[in-house]
Amino acid sequence: MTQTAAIIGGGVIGGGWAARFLLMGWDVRVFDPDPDATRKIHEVLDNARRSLPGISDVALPDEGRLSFHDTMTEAVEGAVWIQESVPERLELKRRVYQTIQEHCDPSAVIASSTSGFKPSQLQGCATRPAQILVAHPFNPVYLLPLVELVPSDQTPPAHVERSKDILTGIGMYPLHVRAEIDAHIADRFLEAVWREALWLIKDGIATTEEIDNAIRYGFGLRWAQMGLFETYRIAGGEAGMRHFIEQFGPCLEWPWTKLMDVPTLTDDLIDKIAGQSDAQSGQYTIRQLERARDNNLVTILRGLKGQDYGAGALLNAHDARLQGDIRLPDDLSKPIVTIDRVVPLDWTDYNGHMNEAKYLQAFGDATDRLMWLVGCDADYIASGSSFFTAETHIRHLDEVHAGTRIRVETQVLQGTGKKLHVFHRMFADTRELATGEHFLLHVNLETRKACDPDDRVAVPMARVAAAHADLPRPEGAGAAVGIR
Ligand SMILES: NC(=O)C1=CN([C@@H]2O[C@H](COP(=O)(O)OP(=O)(O)OC[C@H]3O[C@@H](n4cnc5c(N)ncnc54)[C@H](O)[C@@H]3O)[C@@H](O)[C@H]2O)C=CC1
Ligand SMILES: C[N+](C)(C)CC(=O)CC(=O)[O-]
Repeated sequence: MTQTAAIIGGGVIGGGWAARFLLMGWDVRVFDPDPDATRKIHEVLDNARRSLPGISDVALPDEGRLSFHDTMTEAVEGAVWIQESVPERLELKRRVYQTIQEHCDPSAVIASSTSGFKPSQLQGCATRPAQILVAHPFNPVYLLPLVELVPSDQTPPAHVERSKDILTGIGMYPLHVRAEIDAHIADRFLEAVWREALWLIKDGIATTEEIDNAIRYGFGLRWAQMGLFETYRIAGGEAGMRHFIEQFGPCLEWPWTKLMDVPTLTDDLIDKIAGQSDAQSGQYTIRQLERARDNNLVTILRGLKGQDYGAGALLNAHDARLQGDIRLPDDLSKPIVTIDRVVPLDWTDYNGHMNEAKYLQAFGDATDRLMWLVGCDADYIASGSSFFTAETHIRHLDEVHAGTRIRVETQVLQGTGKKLHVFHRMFADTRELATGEHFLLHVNLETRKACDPDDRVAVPMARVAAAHADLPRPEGAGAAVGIR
């Protein structure tokens, strides 16, 4: 059954939560008194629809239903997850929980997006304090997996575990912060970096752009994939972390930081920062900057998926959960669906549509899936045999854009002995986009020579080929390149 999330406060962060829940198949109810909230949420949703589904290599669940409500009461009734993202004012948040708890299900999770308050502060005058915890996300919530999950000592462990399960289910990484502190874990770092940056600007050492360059051309790239400690372990050379500390430990005593000394945000300093920021990025609208950010994040995250590392490994695990068991369908009287996914942002090119190289990637992925289905899986390959592609012919029939859901249907034209001849047809709904015809040879991975597969592959491959032999030969099969 579809579950319901209530989003209380639909600004930058509430909008991001609404988009993530919705695109992961939840129904979403929003309450926000701002008359502009509906427009703003739809704009965040547009960004999310264009970026999030393509991160996944499998289709996401069908989008849930989005509704806007005039009262908090109506929004929270029956909701399983209630995410509060109202402005960062303690008395406002506490008032909001009082109204929520009058009307919500006592078993619902009430989670706050607060950047800095501790859960025990939020629980202050609540009717059922144990129900409230912190789930602090990162902007854009629909793309970044991290959510700091902070319970207080009043929060039952079962409530924490259930919250973790729900957040994992919507593709997030719940980082359980075991002891509550102001600003949790990540905002402590951000605050430290922010303070140093303010000093560098105030003292005229660097501009906003130079500071951003110092991050994005260097350590920001390292942090995105290995974080701080794994990075510094490597920086210690073969002797690792101990040598790193030996070498750089003394800096702690040197004047390398002004952290404890906070610069006052005077009008002059604010003008200086805002002026430099305008000079750096004022030629772009916030929506343009959001899109650039999302394109970059999608590209980085998809790269990390390829390495199965850090956030990429998390996304792969989420895909595997969405995918479920991979097995041959019982009904082999029609072509097999080998790909069902959305075209990611980084698959498009200067012509504004899917680049030709990515058709081969999609068809290659479809072939990999077929190989897997007929028994040529990781274990089989590890045992010393696989398939190599010997010939490929792709026909482009219609264009397709980022964000479109595509499906590849695969017909086996021949599957006997060492020969596997497949014909893939790519569709967007009923529109045929491309075909890919591929001839593969089964090989011994030691000799690198063609050989017959053993029964683990030979039997299922022959079964599919026999069933597909009754299908009409697809239009375009065996075609050569020609001008119509
Ligand atoms: N902006 C950021 O980068 C991040 C913010 N947060 C946290 O998320 C929370 C919200 O921050 P933003 O989304 O940035 O603020 P925002 O100002 O963009 O949105 C707040 C929304 O709450 C609405 N609101 C005000 N009173 C309300 C009420 N009584 N009931 C329902 N809605 C109400 C406002 O109309 C507004 O749309 C804060 O606790 C903040 O610390 C967390 C992570 C990052
Ligand atoms: C600036 N901030 C404290 C609101 C930042 C966050 O809370 C997290 C983020 O998205 O950077």
